[in-house]
Amino acid sequence: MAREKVITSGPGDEQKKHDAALRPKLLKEVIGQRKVAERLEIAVRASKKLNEPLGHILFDGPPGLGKTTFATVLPNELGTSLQMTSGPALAKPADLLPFLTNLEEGSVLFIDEIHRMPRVVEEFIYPAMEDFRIDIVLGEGMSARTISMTLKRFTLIGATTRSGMLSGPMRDRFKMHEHLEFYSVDELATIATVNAAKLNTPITSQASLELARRSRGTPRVANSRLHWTRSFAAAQHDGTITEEVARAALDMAEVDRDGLDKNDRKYLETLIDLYGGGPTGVEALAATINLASDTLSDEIEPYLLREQYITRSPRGRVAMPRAYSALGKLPPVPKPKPDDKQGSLFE
Ligand SMILES: Nc1ncnc2c1ncn2[C@@H]1O[C@H](COP(=O)(O)OP(=O)(O)OP(=O)(O)O)[C@@H](O)[C@H]1O
Ligand SMILES: [Mg+2]
Repeated sequence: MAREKVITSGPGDEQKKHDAALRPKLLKEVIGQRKVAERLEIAVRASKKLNEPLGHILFDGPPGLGKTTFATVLPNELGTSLQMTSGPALAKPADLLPFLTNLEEGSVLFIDEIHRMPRVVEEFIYPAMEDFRIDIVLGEGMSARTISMTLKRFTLIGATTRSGMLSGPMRDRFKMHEHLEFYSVDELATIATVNAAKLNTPITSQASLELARRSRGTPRVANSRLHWTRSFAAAQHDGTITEEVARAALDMAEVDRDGLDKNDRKYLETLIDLYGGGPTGVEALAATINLASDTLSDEIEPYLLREQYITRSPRGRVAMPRAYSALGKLPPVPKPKPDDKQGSLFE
């Protein structure tokens, strides 16, 4: 039986409500990702001036960095409608038909987790992306015939946490590829301040910075830390989020001073204590922690890699000195290996 996918920073039902309430509506409200936003602004302006639909766009990057946000902002900017679906919901070509036939001229079709779309659906969508047409096969065997149907000119927006899993032909059919990066502390602090105002919650600038430092470079994490801190401030204090309140709230949520949460620490502890700091494969780690390996590689590892808690080698994941100090441990003294042809620095 497949192991249940535990989402650490991904959206649950409650989180989805929060996401929707706090999601920027226009490009100018999007904080950070300036280069991406500027390129999109130009593409939108061109599309309006040339009276052509926006070229297909692929967004990739770890969860919670704003892929869905950009996909929902663009139709607002273009003044067109948006339809949303996701790769796993499209089991067969017929599942795409209602979306394709509902298209309006210039409207946006957003396919989330597009890397999980089956190959038959992918092949079905190619002519739709290239020539705004689909080929439908009617009948079977000798009497089968293909009819071609013309579609309204539309924009496909795809989002993926795994652009490497997308086939080459699919990737090539997107005109723009935008990779979303982790956010700086200052950008996350702005997000915390803006969203606290949306939630009618007073927050000090020091508190916003504290939340930002402890949000794994991720707006969705910043939002959920803000929600928790807001509840904590209302229940235990007078409702204002000060730096002290933010610290106490995050300590209580077991988010450490670097922003690592329980799953991050579990990961690092397992890698260090059980596997001697690695190298070890992600499957082995996943089995020991009892999380799906996708959860590890999509949600936990990108931040740990970016912040150099771990590194990837051909033989697996390796703990870096920062991982040891995060857990209050001393890194091992490197020992020369007998088969180490390059010799040791200590010889
Ligand atoms: N650039 C941004 N400025 C302000 N808020 C943002 C930004 N990016 C994301 N957010 C906030 O973070 C939340 C999560 O972002 P979003 O749902 O777009 O992430 P995602 O990349 O689609 O994640 P997933 O891979 O899990 O689908 C949004 O609801 C929004 O409130
Ligand atoms: Mg999303």
